Order: sequence, then C-alpha cells, then structure tokens
Amino acid sequence: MPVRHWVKLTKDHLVFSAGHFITFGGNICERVHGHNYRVEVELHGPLDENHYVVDFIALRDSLQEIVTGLDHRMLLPTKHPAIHVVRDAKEVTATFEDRRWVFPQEECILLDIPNTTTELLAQWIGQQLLNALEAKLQWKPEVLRVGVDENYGQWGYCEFS
Ligand SMILES: Nc1nc2c(c(=O)[nH]1)N=C([C@H](O)[C@H](O)COP(=O)(O)OP(=O)(O)OP(=O)(O)O)CN2
Repeated sequence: MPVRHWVKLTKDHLVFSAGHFITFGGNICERVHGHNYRVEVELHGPLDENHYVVDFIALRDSLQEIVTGLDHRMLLPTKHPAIHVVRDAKEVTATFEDRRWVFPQEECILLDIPNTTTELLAQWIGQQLLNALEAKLQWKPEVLRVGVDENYGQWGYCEFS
C-alpha cells in the first residue's frame, strides 16, 4: 500500500486583523469592514533525511512573517476589474463607481488578486509561502493547501499541486 506524509500548521498566533471590502453579484460592493482572520496550511511531500516533510520551525517562521505583514492593514486588490487602486508616496486611493476611499500608504497592502475573498487571500498567502520556502530551503511541497478563516468558521481554501 502506498504511504504518504504531510504536515499541518494551525497555530493560535497565525492570525491577523485587517480591513477589506469585496464585490459580489456583479456590481455590489461591500462597505469597508474588518475581520480577525486565521490561517492554516497543510504541506505534502516525501520525507527528508530528518524524516520530516518540512521542518515545522522553518515553516512556522516563514508563514508567521507573511501573516504578520497583513496584520492591522487595509487589504486592497490590484487586479479587480472595477475597483481601481492607485498608490502614491503618501496615500492609496481606491475607487469603485462613484465611491472613493483614501488610506495612508503605509497602512495598506496591495494584493495582486481580483477580490479579497478568503479563497483568493489563501491563494496569495500560499504563493508567498511557496516563494519563501524556495528561498529559505530550496524546497517545494508536492501539495500545498492554505485555509483562511474570516469569521470564526468561514474558511476559504486554495490548493497548489
Ligand atoms: N465564499 C466566500 N463567501 C463570502 C466571502 C468570502 O470571502 N468567500 N466573503 C464575504 C464577505 O467578506 C462578508 O463580509 C462576510 O460576511 P459576514 O460573515 O456576514 O461577515 P460579518 O463580519 O459581517 O459577520 P457578522 O456575523 O454578520 O457580523 C461574503 N461571502
């Protein structure tokens, strides 16, 4: 019988509080609001010389850095077809139809995704994690699953395989 291994990280400190708004149903745009987000990851792959899929500590530290970078920030999508986000040295201005929001530049994170849904936040975090693991360990998992929870039980997931 084939044997497979994986690791899962669901630490209490893998959380961030951030502002966002999404569109849905075509042209319905939410008001700005915030969530206490939670992040978990699962990585699959062969065992290394330590009998690890990947070292928990290296994984935890890499993911924590990504999560901390999102904490207490306004999350804005740069690939949305109708939310236009423009950054200058001081401010970030987002517009949707006749609505306009202006935020201090250093309080925003611009994400190259079309909407800040949990599914796409999971995808963005997953891509950052793959980049970090490649840079730190010259390693990539066979499968990476990332979950993002935005409201104590509403998880969006993304799988890289
Ligand atoms: N599959 C998804 N569905 C929805 C997402 C998402 O990311 N993926 N996101 C939303 C909105 O962000 C919405 O704000 C979440 O709604 P809600 O749970 O009602 O959030 P509140 O903070 O307002 O929670 P309350 O419990 O109502 O206070 C919608 N759907």
